[in-house]
Amino acid sequence: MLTLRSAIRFPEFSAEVDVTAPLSGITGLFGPSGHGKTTLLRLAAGLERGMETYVDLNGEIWQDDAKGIFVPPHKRRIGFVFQDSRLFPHLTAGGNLDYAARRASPDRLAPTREHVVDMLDLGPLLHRRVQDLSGGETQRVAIGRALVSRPRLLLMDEPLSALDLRRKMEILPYIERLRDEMDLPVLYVTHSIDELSRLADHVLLIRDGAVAAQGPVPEIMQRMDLGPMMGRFEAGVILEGPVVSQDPDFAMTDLAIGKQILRMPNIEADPGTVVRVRIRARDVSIATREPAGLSIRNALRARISEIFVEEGAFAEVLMDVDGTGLRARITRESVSQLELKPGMDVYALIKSSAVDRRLIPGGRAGRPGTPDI
Ligand SMILES: Nc1ncnc2c1ncn2[C@@H]1O[C@H](COP(=O)(O)OP(=O)(O)OP(=O)(O)O)[C@@H](O)[C@H]1O
Repeated sequence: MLTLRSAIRFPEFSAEVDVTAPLSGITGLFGPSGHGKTTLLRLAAGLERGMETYVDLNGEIWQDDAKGIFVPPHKRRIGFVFQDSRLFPHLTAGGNLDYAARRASPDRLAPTREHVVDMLDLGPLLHRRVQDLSGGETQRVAIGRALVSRPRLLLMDEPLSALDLRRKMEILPYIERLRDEMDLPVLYVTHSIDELSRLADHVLLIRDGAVAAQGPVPEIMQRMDLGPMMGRFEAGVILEGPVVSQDPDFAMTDLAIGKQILRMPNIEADPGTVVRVRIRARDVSIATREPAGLSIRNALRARISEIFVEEGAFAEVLMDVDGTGLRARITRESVSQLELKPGMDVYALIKSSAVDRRLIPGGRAGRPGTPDI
């Protein structure tokens, strides 16, 4: 566990921070701009002083301003990856790694430089000058450099936000590998629900410098009350289920969601592999009777658990599909005309093409280089 308490006092921003984050896998820090996410990372790293701060990692106190305890940043053994890589421009990619390796924690044996180079496919880049690397390659080297220093905690502050979509897609599988192969807790700041749903195990929703909610990603994404924070248009849920079968003729894959089947474009995963998919509320519609003659492949039996009527034209309907929550964003007019009510049995219609195809086989990543399906 990482415990962090502080009284942030900037001229234009103040907040009482009291955060306890689990230290396993990737913990996403998600929230609107200017609400203190970066400041939380800086507090953890020891880069902010004099704000009545208390930080401990698994009971080891790094900072307790009340008692005058302060472990300096370099002794905390933290790796930092920023939005801009901050690589040393006068060194090659390999030179940047060597620099970090020389400062690696002597009391930690892993990961080795070779492991990092292999995991991030850095071999072909090692002799290249930093300025000759693409944006995605630069970030891969920056991640490598942070890992080679053998940190106990990795802080990533919007590491992909400066990249275009294609480069983001190239680098995401590497971050998934990092999560799966390294026994290293990561705090990951992002504005992107895509990144959150694909990478994070746990999420802290940050609002006004404080944790407005936290929990496993699928659970938080189902919570209707958090809709405004997650962004209505982006609202959705994460479903997890095993691959049941593949249909190579039509390039489709069947996933089990409870006792039902979700049919989606082909995922390269063996039957039994648990995968995670994101379904946006705006891609789900509702029928009160079992539909026929529709091109939509997925009509899951569902029971309405909650209807949240917004101002304006829309409403959000939360449904239960065999114990899993699913959200639909439909018009208020539809709610009224179909006389939708909590407790009602309906069919949730999901277009196969709408199922977010960036997913995590086994709740875990595929190998980098696998096409983005
Ligand atoms: N050193 C500083 N001095 C004064 N104000 C600061 C300082 N650092 C941050 N702030 C202010 O504190 C607030 C929170 O900033 P912070 O960068 O932590 O937010 P954020 O949630 O990470 O934002 P974004 O998502 O846009 O990066 C902002 O209003 C910012 O201007």
